[in-house]
This record gives sequence, C-alpha cells and structure tokens, in this order.
Amino acid sequence: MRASRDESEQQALQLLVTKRFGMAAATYGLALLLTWITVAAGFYQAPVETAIAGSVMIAASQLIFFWVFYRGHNLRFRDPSLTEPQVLVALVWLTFFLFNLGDNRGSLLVLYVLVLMFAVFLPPKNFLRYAVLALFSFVGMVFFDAQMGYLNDPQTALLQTGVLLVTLVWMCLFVGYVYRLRQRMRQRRFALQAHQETLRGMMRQLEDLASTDELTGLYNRRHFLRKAESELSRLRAGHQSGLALIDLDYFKRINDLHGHAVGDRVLQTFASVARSCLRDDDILARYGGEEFVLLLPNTDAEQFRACCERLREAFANAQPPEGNMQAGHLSLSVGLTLLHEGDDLDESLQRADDALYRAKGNGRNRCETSWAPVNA
Ligand SMILES: Nc1nc2c(ncn2[C@@H]2O[C@H](COP(=O)(O)OP(=O)(O)OP(=O)(O)O)[C@@H](O)[C@H]2O)c(=O)[nH]1
Repeated sequence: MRASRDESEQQALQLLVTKRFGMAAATYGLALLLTWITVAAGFYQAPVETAIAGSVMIAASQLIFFWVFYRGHNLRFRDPSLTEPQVLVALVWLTFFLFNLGDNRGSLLVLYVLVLMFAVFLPPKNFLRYAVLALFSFVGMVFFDAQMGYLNDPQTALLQTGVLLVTLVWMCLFVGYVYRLRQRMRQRRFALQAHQETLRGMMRQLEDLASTDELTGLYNRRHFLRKAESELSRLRAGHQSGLALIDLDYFKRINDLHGHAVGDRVLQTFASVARSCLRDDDILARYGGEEFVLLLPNTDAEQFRACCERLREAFANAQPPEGNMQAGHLSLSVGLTLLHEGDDLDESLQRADDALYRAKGNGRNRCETSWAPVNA
C-alpha cells in the first residue's frame, strides 16, 4: 500500500520534472532559431560551420538530458529536475552564442535573464553562483574583445555590463524574496499538517468516547447495535453467529449489601473476565445496568454454548472485588440464540431475552437457549 503510494508519488514527480525539461528544450529550440536568424541576417560573426557545430552540440546536450530523464536516472539526485546542471549548460551555450555575435551581442543580453528564470526556485546562495557566472561570462567576452582589439564601442559595452549587473542584482533580491515566501508556506503547511493530526487524534478519542461504556471500557449499547446490524447484513446462507444476553445475578443484593462502589467493581470484574475468555473478533457490550450482550461471529450452537458456559464458570470463579464477599456470590445467567441470514436484530434480541428469562426462572447461574428455526 505504502509502496504503491511512493511509486505513484514518484511518477507524478517524474511527470512534473519531465514537463519542466520539455519547457527548457523548447526554449533551446527558440534559441537555435534565433541563432540561425542572426546567421541569415549577417549578425553572426563566426564562420557558418561554427553555427552548425554549435547547433549540433546543443542538440546533443539536450538529447543526453532527455536520455537521463527518460531512463529516470535524474531521480537518483537530490534535485530530480537537475536545475543546476541544466542552467550551467545553458549559460555555457549562451556565452558561446553571444561570443560569436561580437558587438551585436548587447541586444541579446536578455537571454541571460531567460536562462536564469529557470533557476529562480533555487536557494538564493546557489542562484547567486549562476548570476555571478553570467556576469563574468559577459565581462570576460568584453575583455577578450578589448584585448584582441575587436571592441569598437567600449562605452556601449560598459552600459550593457551595467544593465546586466543591475538586472542580475534585482533577480538575486527577487529570488531571496521567493525563497523566504516558500519557506513560510512550507512552515504553514507543516503547522497545518500538525493541526490536522491533532484533530484526527481528537476525532479518534471522540469516537472511542461515543462507542465505549465509561465504567467497564466495553462497547456501549448504541455501538453494539450498529456493529450487530452490520454483522447481520454480512451473514451469508449456511453461516450463523451467536447472540447472547448476559445478566449478573442478584446484583441489587450486591449493591445493597456492599455498596454501589463495590457493585461497580463487580461490573468491571465481569468485563475483565469476559475479555480474557473471548477472542478479539467477538463483540461484547454493556447493554445497560448489569446486563451485557455478546455477539460471536461465525459459530454454531455447540461452540457458542460452550463459550458462554466457559464465561459463566470463569465469572463464578472470579476473585470478588470486596474482602467480605464470599466465593459463590458472583454468578450470571445467559440467554442464547443464533443469528441467520435475513434475521431481524430486534426479534433475535427478544429471543435471547426469552431464554435469559428462563435462565433466571430456572434458578440462575445457568445458560438457556432459544434457537430460532432456520426457515421460520
Ligand atoms: N453499582 C451499580 N449498580 C447498577 C448499575 N446499573 C444498574 N445497577 C443496579 O443493578 C441492579 C439491578 O437489579 P435487578 O434488575 O433487580 O436485578 P438483580 O438484582 O440482578 O436480579 P436478577 O437479575 O433477577 O438476578 C439495580 O439495583 C440497579 O440500581 C451500575 O452502573 N452500578
């Protein structure tokens, strides 16, 4: 379950980063178009073979990136979108392109901004690295031209460098702002997740409170009825479940003789004895007062009766919670019935109640049955 969620999360991530790569590749396509426009218009100052070689190498570098994304190798890296390597490669190719434009490169300076736009979500420190690289690449070209005597208009070159510097400084500030904004959003998301977790915990507590009897820790009547209805609706032909009403004997006398608090502890004793006799799937609830109800899924008359007898004996042999209560003071009576497919729960409870009435009438401390005819 967890593995398949991880897998689908990874697929969604891969789709996202591949889309981003697609955008970068499309931008390269436009850049190549621009290169060939400059060649056709006579702005490109290197031989046309250089433009061909550059175009082939750019296409090759993008094919390599495509292969990395296609095979999913990018997922091994901390940043699976490979932003930094892509920006680095783009800056190298852009510098190569602008270098061959000579004095005409100034009008295409904006391409540095275009490349760095892909890096705006990097941490500011990393972005600064690429901004500095962009500036040094441009200044390097201007110096090279100056050294070689190709620089015809130094003032314009100085102005272009200034414009690039100001633009890059502004972008660095912008990236810092975006970074802080994202940090704050992340913190809010974590806080929201923590709140959601607390709310879920409180909901679970409320559900427990709403379904549990406070004194005994067993299910309460309402929760039992809900569970029993759903158990009944799942019953298939040929299968049956056991339903029993359990009533502690002479409980009023215990209360009268030993006090209400001891009576409460007797109810708790019953709950803990019953828990140790029953399986996790069995549904036991406090039906009201000193009466309990038990549902045993998937059983038959013999097994069910044996289970209730075991419970009756275990309670009769339980240690009384009060010192001056003697052994034999604790006992219970049980009325048993079976649930079949299509049975009505109220009618089944009535059947169990009839059997319980008989158990009381026959002297208590016993189990009586009232099996319903299967096709009644
Ligand atoms: N201590 C305590 N007593 C309770 C609680 N709920 C109900 N009772 C008492 O349980 C007693 C039930 O008495 P009866 O219904 O006469 O039943 P009984 O004395 O057990 O007699 P039989 O069922 O006929 O054996 C009453 O006195 C109730 O006050 C409870 O939560 N704590």
